[in-house]
Amino acid sequence: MISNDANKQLQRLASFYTTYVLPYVKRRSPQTFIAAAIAAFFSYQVYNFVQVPRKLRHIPAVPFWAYMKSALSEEGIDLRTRNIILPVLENSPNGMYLRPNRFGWCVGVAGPSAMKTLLLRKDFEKHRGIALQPEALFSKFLGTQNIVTLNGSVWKKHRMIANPAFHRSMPVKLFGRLCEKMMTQFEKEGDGIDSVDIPMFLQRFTLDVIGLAAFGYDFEALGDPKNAKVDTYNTIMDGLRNPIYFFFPILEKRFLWALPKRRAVHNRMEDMNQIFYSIIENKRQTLENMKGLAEDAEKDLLTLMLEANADSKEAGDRLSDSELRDDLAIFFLAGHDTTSNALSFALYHLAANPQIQEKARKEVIDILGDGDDVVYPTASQCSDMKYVYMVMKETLRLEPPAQNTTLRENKEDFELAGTFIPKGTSVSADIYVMHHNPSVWKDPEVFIPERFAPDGESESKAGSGLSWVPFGNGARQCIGMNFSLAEQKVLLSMMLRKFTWTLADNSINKDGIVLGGGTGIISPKDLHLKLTKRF
Ligand code: HEM
Repeated sequence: MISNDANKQLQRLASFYTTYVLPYVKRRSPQTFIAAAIAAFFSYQVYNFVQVPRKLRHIPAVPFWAYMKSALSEEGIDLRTRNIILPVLENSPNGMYLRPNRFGWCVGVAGPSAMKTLLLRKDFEKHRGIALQPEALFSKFLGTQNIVTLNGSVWKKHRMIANPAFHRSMPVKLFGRLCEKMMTQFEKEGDGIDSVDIPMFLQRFTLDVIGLAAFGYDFEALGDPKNAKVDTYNTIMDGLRNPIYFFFPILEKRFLWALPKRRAVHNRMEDMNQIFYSIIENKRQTLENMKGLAEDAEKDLLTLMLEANADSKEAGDRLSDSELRDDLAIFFLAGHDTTSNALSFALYHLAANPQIQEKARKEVIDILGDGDDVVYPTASQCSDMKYVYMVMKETLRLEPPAQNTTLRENKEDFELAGTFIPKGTSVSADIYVMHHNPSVWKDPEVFIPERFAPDGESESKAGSGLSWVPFGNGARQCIGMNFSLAEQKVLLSMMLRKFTWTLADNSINKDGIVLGGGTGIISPKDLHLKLTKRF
């Protein structure tokens, strides 16, 4: 049975075809007939895509066309949330709603209690999406055997091998060295420190960090941003951000032959794979030559993973080269854009709130001392930066770089915070939406680091579920969280010690941060800052 509404639409579609399309194509050539058949096929696909499945109609849904128009345009998730999603959430007592996704309609979770159940219980597994769409650029880049999308014992194997690498002391010296390099670069490029293109520099900084700290591989993005390695990487990243292919993977599956620009991006995957496999091979060689000579603290993540791999007693517990390659791709994707955007947003909020910037600077100077020398903070000094950490947490609340987690799927019918979720539904933890949900956070649009002080608003919510999840939570929580937090603390403290800053003259962000479009990762649009040296 289909609903009256859906039935009417179906009848209208059928009558349009019999009245207009069929008589027309009967008078035309076979090519016209084929074109009409393709059009009919697509109309049917669109029809199926637009309709909310009957089994999900008890959950409030966003209006399809308004949502898609926003998602496919340059509009940021802030406008989509405010204008389209939050009005729907007003009719949802537990913060759950429906929105379109590349696999059809999915349940978005934006309430603390449902979030806790979704992320902590084992009833929801990662969606098999990536394995279902091997032709997509996304799947070609990440591979189908990576730590983020796998489930069960195979995921455990990946996590066991990667865990030791992420649970040792963080390479803060390397973060400091690259931050110093970035700060000297400000003066050499563009308009100097009067108008610094912050996201562009931070992208280069975090790419060099992830390359060197994770794999001992130097992209040289800070020194030479136009080199071939950076170009290959950036071409693929730009391709991954295109929302058209995100929502319509069928274009890559069936029509890549007719899309020369997209095909050219796909072809660059060969260069990217060459980079990945040469990283693994070189690392193996170096390990062989250095046997036992390197100190643990000096080792990068890949070295530690290769060692853990070699130490695994059972062959079945080890990762193959192609599994290692897929994890490498994830570390790049998950560890580069996310941290660079988190830092851009933190610098923006400090520019927009000079008193908070001053308070954070005072804390840093109390810990690191003051002067025109360059100081790299140690790990223990980083842990003393309580207020800077509150600034970072509030930034991650307002602009969590990952808008949502990867999709989950329930293997059996399930009741999530009182809402029935039929077996096989796609479910997403909608981090951004929950962090801006006024029934979860008071004055959610206002930047207030004190929310994260002891006894602050955040602590008072502990009993009601999970209301702050920029890194996810539970067994699948971000493995790189501490790595990223240390990287952020080093950069923010070094910037605070060396400069004061405001928004650049004529900034488009004077009335609030403007977000870029696209799906997945949240980024700022055209963020330039005016820096002033303190000495
Ligand atoms: C501000 C920075 C970062 C943010 C906001 C972030 C966010 C997230 C989120 C939300 C998840 C959970 C995904 C899910 O449940 O589906 C996740 C998982 C993951 N992240 Fe991050 N991440 C960041 C930095 C990093 C870094 C630096 C790395 C590695 C170098 C990394 C590697 C991973 C990996 C491997 C997973 C999958 C873990 C698993 O499933 O076992 N992330 N991240």
